[in-house]
Amino acid sequence: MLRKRARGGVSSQLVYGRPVLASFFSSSSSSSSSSFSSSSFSSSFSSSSTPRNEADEARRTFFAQLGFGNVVAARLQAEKEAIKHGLGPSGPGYVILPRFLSPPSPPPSSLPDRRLCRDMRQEASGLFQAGVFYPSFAYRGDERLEKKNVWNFELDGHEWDYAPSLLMYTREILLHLPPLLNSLSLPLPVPPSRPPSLLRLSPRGYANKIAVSTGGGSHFLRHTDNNNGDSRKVTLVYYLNSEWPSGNGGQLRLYPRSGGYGQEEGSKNTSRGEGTEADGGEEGYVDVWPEGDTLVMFLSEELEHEVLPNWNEEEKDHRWTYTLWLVEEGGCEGES
Ligand SMILES: O=C(O)CCC(=O)C(=O)O
Ligand SMILES: [Fe+2]
Repeated sequence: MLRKRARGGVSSQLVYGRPVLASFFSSSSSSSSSSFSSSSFSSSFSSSSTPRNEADEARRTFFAQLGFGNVVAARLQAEKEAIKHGLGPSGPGYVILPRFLSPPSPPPSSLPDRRLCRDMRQEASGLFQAGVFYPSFAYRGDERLEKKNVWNFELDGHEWDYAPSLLMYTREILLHLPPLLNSLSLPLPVPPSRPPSLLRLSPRGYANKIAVSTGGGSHFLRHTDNNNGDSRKVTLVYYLNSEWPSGNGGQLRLYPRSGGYGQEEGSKNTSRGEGTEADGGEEGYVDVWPEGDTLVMFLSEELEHEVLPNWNEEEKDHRWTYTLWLVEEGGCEGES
């Protein structure tokens, strides 16, 4: 059910940095467990009493033929080593996967490129136009600061009529990524006084946020996503923009842990910096352009990052993201 929120109002659900954790599989309706297999997902489309237009029909056919799930599963499997290095103890704490849901190079110009990403963006922008987004906040201690020109919305997992692609993406990530990360036996940072422990992610719990920045210098100050010991362990920022007009800012700036720069070198949408006085001296960083269909995965507790001010005022150039946070096993309410 779509919850309408007044713009300018305060969300009772997710506010920046303090998400309500959801459980994708258990928080869904009673019919949900069966509707989470791809075949019954497509049949739930056709058996629904809601009238379907051509776009819905085309989307349904597209999912049935192409299989969102296969794309996510195959890509994650192909990137296993890069993920292991990026999030592992000697890696930088992040991994960048451009063209996450698309073939490595763009198709001939007559074919639509980054189609899954564009579907997700369309759904996000439909929700925004429906007025359900709310202003984003940052916290400094207990002080709540409204972020300029940044709006959020949290999916609760029931929005199949409004956001099928976003939910399908969520479902597939949850099906495939926690088991893959758990299989890598990645060590968690623990104080020396505590015994070493490994990253163990829940296959069900997660938090999510659709965010749009509407220009005017909107930005995110340098932070880690989880510095107050909640259960979020891995952040996945997926960019929903199409092209990103350069020169207008909006880069995600990552401050790698010691251990090198990982596999992003040579990637077209990243650039490296040496750091300046203002950035804290000698420190290096990596800038990622928020180009559509790029997935950035990083350790929520460790990886410092910021978003530089962006000035893309035009609606078509607004800065869109869909973020998922994977949580530790047992970290989700109601989970055994
Ligand atoms: O939009 C981005 O690139 C990152 C946003 C971010 O850091 C956050 O939502 O915590
Ligand atoms: Fe963040």
